[in-house]
Amino acid sequence: MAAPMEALYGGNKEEHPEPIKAEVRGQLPTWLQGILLRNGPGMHIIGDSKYNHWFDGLALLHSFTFKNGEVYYRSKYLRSDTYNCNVEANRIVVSEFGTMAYPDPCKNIFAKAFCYLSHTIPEFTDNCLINIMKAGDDFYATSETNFIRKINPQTLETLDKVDYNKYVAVNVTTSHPHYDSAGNILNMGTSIVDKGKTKYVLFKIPSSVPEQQKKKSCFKHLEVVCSIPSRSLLHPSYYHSFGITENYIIFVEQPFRLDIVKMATAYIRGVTWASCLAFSKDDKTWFHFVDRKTKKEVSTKFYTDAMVFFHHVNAYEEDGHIIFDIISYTDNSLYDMFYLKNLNKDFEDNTKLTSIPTCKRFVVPLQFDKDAGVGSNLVTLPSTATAVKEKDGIYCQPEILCEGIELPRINYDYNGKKYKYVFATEVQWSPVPTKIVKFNTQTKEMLHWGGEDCWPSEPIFVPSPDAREEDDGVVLTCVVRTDPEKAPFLLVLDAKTFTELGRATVDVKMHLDLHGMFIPEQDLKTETE
Ligand SMILES: CC1=C(/C=C/C(C)=C/C=C/C(C)=C/C=O)C(C)(C)CCC1
Ligand SMILES: [Fe+2]
Repeated sequence: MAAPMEALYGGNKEEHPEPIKAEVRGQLPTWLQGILLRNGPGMHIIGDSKYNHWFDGLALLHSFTFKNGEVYYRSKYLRSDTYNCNVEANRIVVSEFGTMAYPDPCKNIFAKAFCYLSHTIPEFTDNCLINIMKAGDDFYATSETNFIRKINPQTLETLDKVDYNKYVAVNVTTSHPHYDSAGNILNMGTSIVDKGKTKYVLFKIPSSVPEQQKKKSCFKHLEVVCSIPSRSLLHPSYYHSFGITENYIIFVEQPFRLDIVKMATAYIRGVTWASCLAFSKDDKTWFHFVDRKTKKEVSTKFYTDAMVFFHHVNAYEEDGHIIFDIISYTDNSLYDMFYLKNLNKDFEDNTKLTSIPTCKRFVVPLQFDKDAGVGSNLVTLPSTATAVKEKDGIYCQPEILCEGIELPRINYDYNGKKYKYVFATEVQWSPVPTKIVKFNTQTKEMLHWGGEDCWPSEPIFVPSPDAREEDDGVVLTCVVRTDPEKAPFLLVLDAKTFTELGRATVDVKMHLDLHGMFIPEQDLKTETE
C-alpha cells in the first residue's frame, strides 16, 4: 500500500491536449454520444515549491468523447491566471486552500484586496479545480472563490475569467449549482461583511438572454433570489452545496465556519485559508427553507446537532414535509485528511477518518398542528427521522440511510423529486474510493462495482434517450490504477444491474479527479458556430 498513494495523489500529471483514441472493450450503447468532462487537481509541485493540500493542485480538465462507438481521451491544464503566474515564476505565487503564497512577481493580478477589514488579503485564486458548470450553451470550470473560468468543452481550452463579484456581492460561492427544468442556474454564495452584514445569497443565472441582448453574457442578467442573514457577522458557515425541491431551497447552516478576522489577517500571519475554518461541536446546525415562489424563508426555527457535511444528495416534498438527504460527518477530519503529507507512504496510519461518512435523511414537517405539545414528534411519514417540538423551535434527528459513501450523484431528472437511487463512491475509514455503489434509498439495497487496483471516481448517471424508469441508463466512472503495468479506463455500467457494459482504456497517467458532467452531443455547439 505504500507507494500507490503517492502515485494517486502526488506527482504532477502530464496533459494530453490532442485526442488519444481509447481501446474500447465490450459494448457501449449506440446512443451514448457526447463528452464526459471532469475536473480535479493534477499538479502539486511547481519548481521547488509544493502545495500542502490535495485541493490546492492546479486544475487539470479531462474528457472522454464518445462518437459512433469510439472513445477519445484528452486532458489539459486550466490556463488560469494562477496557473500562468505560477508557471512563469516557476514557483507557487498564488495562495490556495491549504497553501499561503507570497505573490511579488504577479502583483498586477493578485495584489488586490477583497475585504474591508484588511488590505493585505490577496485576491482569491481562479484555479477552478472542483467542478464543471453549464451556463446557457457555455461551460465553466468552478471552485469556491468568486472566480469561474469559461472553457471550451471540446478542446479544453481556457476562455474568459468571470468574477461573480461584478454581478452579485459574494466572496465565496459553491461549486455545486443546481439547474431548474429550463436550465437556469441556481447557486449560492456568501457576502462577507458587506455594508455591515454577512449573508448567504441565493442567485439565479438565466440559461438564455433576450435576442437583442445576445452579445451580453448571461451573468449580466444574474438575479438575486433572496438572502439569508448569517447568524454571525464574523463567523459565517462554510458550505459546499445546498438542496432544492420543487418549491423550496434548502440551506443548512452548519457550525463549521469561516473565521473572517482570521482570514483578514491570514496573509500577514502566514497561515492558510484552511486554518481559518473551525468546527464548533457543541453548537447547533440550523436549517433554512426558502419558498422559491414567494422568496421568503419559512419562519419556523428548525435545527439539529452539530455536524459537518459537504454534499447534499437530493431533496423532495411529501405530505407537507421536506425530505433531504446529505452525507455528513461528526467532525471536520475529512479536509485534514487531504494534506499531502498524510497521503504518503504512511497513508494507512495517517488517514483513518475519525468519522465515517453517513448518508442521513432529515424529514422536516412544514405543516403541523400548531397546538402540538412540547416534546411531540411532528413527523407523520413512515421514517425513523424525528422532528420534535421544543420551546425554541423544532429539533430534528435524521434517519440513517447508509454509511461509507461519498461523491453522491443521482439521475438529475429526479432532482427535487421523490427518488430511489444514489450513485456514489464507497469510502470506509480512508478517503480513497475503492468501489462505486448504487444505493436504493427505499429498500436500502446496495450494489457494488470494484476491481483489484481500481480507484474509481465519482460515478455519473446518464439517462438513456427512451428512459422510463429512474435507473434506465448508464453509469460512467474513470478508473485510475496505481500499478504502472495497468492502464486507467473509463468504465460504462448498466445503471439497472450495475454490471459492466464496456470500458475504454487509455495508456496515460490519469489523475484522481473530483467532479464533472456528461454533455450530450446535442448540447455541444457545432464547430462552425
Ligand atoms: C481558495 C479558498 C477556498 C477554497 C476551498 C476549496 C478549494 C475547497 C474544496 C473543497 C472540496 C474539493 C470538497 C470536496 O468535497 C475557501 C475555503 C472557500 C475560501 C478561501 C479561499
Ligand atoms: Fe463536491
